[in-house]
Amino acid sequence: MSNPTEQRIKDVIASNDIVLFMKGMPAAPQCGFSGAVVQILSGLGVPFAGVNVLADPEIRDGIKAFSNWPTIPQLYVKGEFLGGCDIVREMFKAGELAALLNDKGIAVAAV
Ligand SMILES: N[C@@H](CCC(=O)N[C@@H](CS)C(=O)NCC(=O)O)C(=O)O
Ligand code: FES
Repeated sequence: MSNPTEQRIKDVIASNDIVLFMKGMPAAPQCGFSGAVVQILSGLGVPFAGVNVLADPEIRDGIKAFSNWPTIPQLYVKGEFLGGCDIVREMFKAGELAALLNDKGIAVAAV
């Protein structure tokens, strides 16, 4: 895949340390799976860019192909695809998400 949609995906991932491809915006998620990841990131106190795939069908399809992952939400940290809601939840519970963010130089709020 090398097309304008892929380029837009690459640009947003390159321009933001944390990007959440989600349904709705962070202030108003439109699906519980996306909302759960927003809650986790907000709880960790890290800034992130939310990309609303419901507003952009090309990104909704394109991000699935780009990540080779069939569902939304999708979380990227410093260009690395972490996974969807289940993976993020498990990593958070295990303390692995905070550790990964710290490893990548992203300060996490004390919990
Ligand atoms: N188990 C998934 C839950 C997410 C999920 O099932 N997403 C569905 C419903 S929101 C999805 O993206 N379907 C394809 C689509 O709506 O484009 C995860 O860990 O992220
Ligand atoms: S929009 Fe229905 S499960 Fe996400």
